[in-house]
Amino acid sequence: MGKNHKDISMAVIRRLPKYHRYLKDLLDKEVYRISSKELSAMMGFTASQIRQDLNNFGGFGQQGYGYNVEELYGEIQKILGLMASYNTVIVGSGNLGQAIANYTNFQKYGFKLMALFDTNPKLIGMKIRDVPVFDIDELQGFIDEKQVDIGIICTPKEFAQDIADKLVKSGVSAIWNFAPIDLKVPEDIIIENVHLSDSLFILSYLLNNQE
Ligand SMILES: NC(=O)c1ccc[n+]([C@@H]2O[C@H](COP(=O)([O-])OP(=O)(O)OC[C@H]3O[C@@H](n4cnc5c(N)ncnc54)[C@H](O)[C@@H]3O)[C@@H](O)[C@H]2O)c1
Repeated sequence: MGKNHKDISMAVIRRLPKYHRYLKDLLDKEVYRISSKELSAMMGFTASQIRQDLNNFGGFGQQGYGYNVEELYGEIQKILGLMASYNTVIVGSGNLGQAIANYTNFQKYGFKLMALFDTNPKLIGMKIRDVPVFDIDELQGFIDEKQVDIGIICTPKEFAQDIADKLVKSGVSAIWNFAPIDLKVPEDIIIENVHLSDSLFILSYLLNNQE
């Protein structure tokens, strides 16, 4: 038996999307069984790390057999909450907001984009992949009516805290924030920041500090 999900460390959880991705690739290639050594060679984690990580999720590994890819993939999907479905909205319908709206893969994992919002009259009334762009003034009523779970912030950083406050007040449970600012939200609101420039600057550091 695996651990209670609440007892699994965040460090392990942060590695799960990578397992999920590799296991999905294996299933697509019709590979149904894999050893921790083979997974290790593919993923760049040590075999012992993989065994430790996956031991959190019950008896999917068997001595001499390896892992049942399908079962493990299913369990990781469950733990990541990817069996559920979520209503989402994007606030800020510029370059990034539209790029996210146009990326159809999120929908496959249950993230349904219900609407985009903006202040720019040129964007309001448009549709991005059949999803309407509404005036920001309609945000609260819309979230309330459609039971939106996740707000995605793609506005310039100056407006991001105000948008976060509005999203929280309207009743979203989680915020996916792309603005380069650390937002303050109540403790019961889940927030995940994607600071693309942080990642780019690490790349720059590594580029400039090569052996
Ligand atoms: N585009 C990228 O690749 C990228 C990369 C890293 C970070 N970001 C961050 O993502 C955010 C969006 O970037 P972008 O390139 O899409 O900018 P953008 O200027 O193309 O789009 C921002 C949109 O937000 C709208 N907006 C402004 N104030 C608003 C408000 N109060 N309510 C609703 N909408 C409002 C604007 O009208 C505009 O359409 C920025 O914070 C940026 O720093 C973007």
